[in-house]
Amino acid sequence: MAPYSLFRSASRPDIYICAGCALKISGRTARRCIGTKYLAKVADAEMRWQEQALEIKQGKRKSMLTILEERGLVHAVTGTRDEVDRMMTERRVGAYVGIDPTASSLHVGHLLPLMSLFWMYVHGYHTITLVGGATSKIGDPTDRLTSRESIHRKVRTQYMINIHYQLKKLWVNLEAYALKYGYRWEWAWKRGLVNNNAWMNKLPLMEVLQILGPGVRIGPMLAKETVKNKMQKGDGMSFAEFTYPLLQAWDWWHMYNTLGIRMQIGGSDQYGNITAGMDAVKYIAEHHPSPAVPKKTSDPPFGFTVPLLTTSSGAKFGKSAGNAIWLDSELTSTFDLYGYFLRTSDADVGRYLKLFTFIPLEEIDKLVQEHMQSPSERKAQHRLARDFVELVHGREAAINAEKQHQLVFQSRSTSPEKDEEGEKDEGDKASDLSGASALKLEQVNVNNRPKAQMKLPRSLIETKSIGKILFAAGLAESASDGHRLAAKQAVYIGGAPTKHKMPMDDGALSFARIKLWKPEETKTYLIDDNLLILRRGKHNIRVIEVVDDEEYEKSGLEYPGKNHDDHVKKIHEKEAAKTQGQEQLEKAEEEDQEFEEMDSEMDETDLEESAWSNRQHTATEWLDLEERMEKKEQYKERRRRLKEKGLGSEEFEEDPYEGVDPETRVQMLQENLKKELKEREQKLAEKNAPKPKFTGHYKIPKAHRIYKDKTSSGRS
Ligand SMILES: Nc1ncnc2c1ncn2[C@@H]1O[C@H](COP(=O)(O)OP(=O)(O)OP(=O)(O)O)[C@@H](O)[C@H]1O
Ligand SMILES: N[C@@H](Cc1ccc(O)cc1)C(=O)O
Repeated sequence: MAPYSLFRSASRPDIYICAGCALKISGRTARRCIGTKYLAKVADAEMRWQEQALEIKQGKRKSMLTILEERGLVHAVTGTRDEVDRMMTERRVGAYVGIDPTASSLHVGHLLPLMSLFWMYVHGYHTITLVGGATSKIGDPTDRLTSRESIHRKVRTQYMINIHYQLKKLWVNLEAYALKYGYRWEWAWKRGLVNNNAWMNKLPLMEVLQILGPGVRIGPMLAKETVKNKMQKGDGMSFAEFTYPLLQAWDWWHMYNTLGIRMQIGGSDQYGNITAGMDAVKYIAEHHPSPAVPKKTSDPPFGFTVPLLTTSSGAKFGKSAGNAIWLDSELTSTFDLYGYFLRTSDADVGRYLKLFTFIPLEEIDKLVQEHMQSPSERKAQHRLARDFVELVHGREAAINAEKQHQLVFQSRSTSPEKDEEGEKDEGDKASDLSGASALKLEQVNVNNRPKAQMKLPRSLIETKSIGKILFAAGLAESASDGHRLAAKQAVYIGGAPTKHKMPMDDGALSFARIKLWKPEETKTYLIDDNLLILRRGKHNIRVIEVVDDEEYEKSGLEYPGKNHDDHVKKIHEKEAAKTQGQEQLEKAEEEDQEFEEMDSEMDETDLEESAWSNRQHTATEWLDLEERMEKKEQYKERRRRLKEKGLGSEEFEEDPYEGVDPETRVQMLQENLKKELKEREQKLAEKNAPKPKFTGHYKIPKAHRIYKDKTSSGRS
């Protein structure tokens, strides 16, 4: 019972007031109160339960066990059926389902024991889902020939968190889903989520050996099929694996004792563990050394198993079998989950509707009848898929998944396309979507178009081969397999490119066969420039949102072949950098040489001749010089940048005109030249050398010849 907190009275410190019923309680030791309101509610709920039990006994109502049996959820009960029926009818018993977090997600198979628990919850029972944080460290050896591979602690924690939150989500969705079928939450319904780490991690071995140990007989344990098979046909059995059923039994005992959990539900493979647990609980209850624990089990533990969900070949659907359909939308998209149920065979659809939905039996019968009249519509399968996705991922996700499927698989009436290479998906074989492959979609727009189910980077779609894209989309086993499929035209692409190879708009969507085309062809099929639809077979569809490379990188997503692409990209980048660097270096060296030549030409210029040229040079010539200075400036800048990158090596001389604009620089240069000229003239005068007479036949220095060519006036 849930006790209420007490508040100390403001006026009387020795009096406490109950937060639940406002009862005044005196005494310093009082800290909690089971309020009268609460007690009244309990009594009321109990009275209603007894009334209900009477109605069941009188045949006016179906018992819980009958409801579960009618839905096909009971495979085997412990003890006799009637005894279990009576216990479930007379008492609002507590029941639990345990799941070991040995994978990152729940799968469709888990829904079977969980559905039984959900049914019990909406009928007022106390229900617990247990995450086997502790038991997963050992791993249940049931029905296995080889031991489970040990999972790294970090990974196991991740799995545990995922499963915990998935179960939470399931419980929340369940309440909304149940309400749709008229099961409104009542105060007495109770649900809980526990983790056996909570009690196992601090459990002393001595306590288990002392309390449970004497009651466990080795003989029957060794005689168990799982133990015999693993020892004789498998890889042997460790002590830890051998004790697994005892750990599971301890869970039950712990919850029996603390939460009043009398029932355990599991898949049919769990029958042995459940009966071993029952024996253990009974034994401990009767022999527990503590006087606080009841010496007799007036409320004996019991349980039942649900049928195993199997593949058409009879293999259990699950983690170990490697064929799981996950409840995590990252692993199995809502679209694919819907698709999985949509492909349910006609023979199974009625059974699955009973197992996985809350749809009333009469309605299921009607649905199945309607389906039989027009099987191609797959009305029953759509309803099954929709309800399942709604329960697992919520109503909105179910509506979207349904809409996407209707869009993609709408007009099934046109002539069937020959399936490529005669290949069909697993699900295709089971289903009868005959003639469903023309897949013509009309008036798809941004609002009603299928939601993107995966993301791929733009550079991949726009520059890589179609084989690589098919591989990246998970439609081919490798890039070369993708090429092979494209060469055979065995895969499809949504839409058709516009005439001018511009991205198409999303006005209409149909499927075209992919050919072994050039990389740039693929982008012409982009819808609204960011959506690409690829299909292999009837059902293996990929709705790809094309995102910018940067966004893709940031998202941390991966696609098959990405590592290889990244590797190649890095090599290319390195090579490009090298080539670019080399080119720049070579160019710089060339320019370097050119400037050296120019500089030396300039140096060669005799100042005396400059004296003449100073007089003779036209403005145009100076502009030419300005151009050359500018070029030199650019060259120096480039060298500086290269040097920063570690490519250049030589130091530059300090530029006396650093930071000066070209025009001023030219003026300064002119002045300097004039100054130098004057100095030189002075020097010459000092030498008393006779002044050279201008004869008109002066040799034009090399550096100045270029001016001549460029000037109209020339120097003649
Ligand atoms: N395909 C299935 N059909 C019915 N019940 C299932 C199915 N798969 C799992 N269960 C049940 O779900 C509960 C939790 O199973 P758990 O995750 O611990 O193991 P598992 O999925 O069977 O994994 P593994 O395949 O690794 O043994 C068990 O009661 C188990 O019997
Ligand atoms: N042994 C169960 C999981 C489980 C774990 C702990 C329990 O208390 C109950 C069930 C399985 O592997 O399917």
